[in-house]
Amino acid sequence: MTSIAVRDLTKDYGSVRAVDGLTFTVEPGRVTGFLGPNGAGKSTTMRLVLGLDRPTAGSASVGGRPYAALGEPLHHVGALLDARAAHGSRTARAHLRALAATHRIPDRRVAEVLEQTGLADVAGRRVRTYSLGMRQRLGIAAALLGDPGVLLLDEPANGLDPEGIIWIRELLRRLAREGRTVLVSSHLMNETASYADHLVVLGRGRLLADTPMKEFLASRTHPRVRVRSTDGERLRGLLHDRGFTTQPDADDRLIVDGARVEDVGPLAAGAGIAVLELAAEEATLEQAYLDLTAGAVQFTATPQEA
Ligand SMILES: Nc1ncnc2c1ncn2[C@@H]1O[C@H](COP(=O)(O)OP(=O)(O)OP(=O)(O)O)[C@@H](O)[C@H]1O
Repeated sequence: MTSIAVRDLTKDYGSVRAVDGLTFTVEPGRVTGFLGPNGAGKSTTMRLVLGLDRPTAGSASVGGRPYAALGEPLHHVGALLDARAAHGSRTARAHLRALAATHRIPDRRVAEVLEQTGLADVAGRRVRTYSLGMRQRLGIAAALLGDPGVLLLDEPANGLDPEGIIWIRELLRRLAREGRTVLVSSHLMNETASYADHLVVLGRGRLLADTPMKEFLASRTHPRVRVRSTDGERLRGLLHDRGFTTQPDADDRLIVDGARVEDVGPLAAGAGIAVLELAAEEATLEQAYLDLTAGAVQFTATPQEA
């Protein structure tokens, strides 16, 4: 199957180094989440892979060939970069038919992707009357049109309603299950956690991580448990004696840092304290991501005095 290979890729815009010596491979059969702070170089990398910009140095290829060398590229690579790209005065159906005609794709396929993206009922409307979420769906329809083995989607959930967010999550997972190569950039950490198997993280144009999601979470977060008992004060003292730090939450529970449920349950039982609730706190992608990118954030808001 087809993978995306980025090798020593660098892109300068004047004095701005948008991408800085990047090397990574996006493998088929899984969804790769493409993360990084604003301005980290994600869109630039995607544009370089798609041959929309020329690298200053290095290379990007799809299935071992540069994008420009792929005959009828829509059959190989589907991309959503900017949902505003469609011509506003055309209907969605006409837009997709025009794209399809360049690749000898039958109108039947246009009808299929309109159905698949939930646009069938509004396909006769001019694109300029579309909402952001509808345009986004149209961009995804265009990406799927040629039934490509590789998909690059820049923030596909942008503007989608809750039903649309569930739909895109399931679509991405299915595309990966079918053996396709799926690279998806996003700033939505909960969303990315729900579909990505693998992560590539950029900061200031450089590669910060290229790792399976599970390993990323395990290496960047530490265990925490939440416990509610009949004698919170005494349990707290016992936990402190064992070297754990605790903080109370708003509902009379203790949050115990660095502890597993196996540390807390037996300790409470041994002291005769009844445990009313005991649960491991799930490590979140947001925590792990913020921890990794803390030094690579370029644009930080300054809190204003009220
Ligand atoms: N056409 C261009 N001309 C000049 N500078 C550019 C151009 N495109 C991107 N840049 C700069 O390159 C850097 C990387 O931008 P890019 O859009 O790739 O980041 P990103 O990770 O996609 O960010 P975001 O999450 O905000 O979409 C930024 O500093 C940006 O200002």
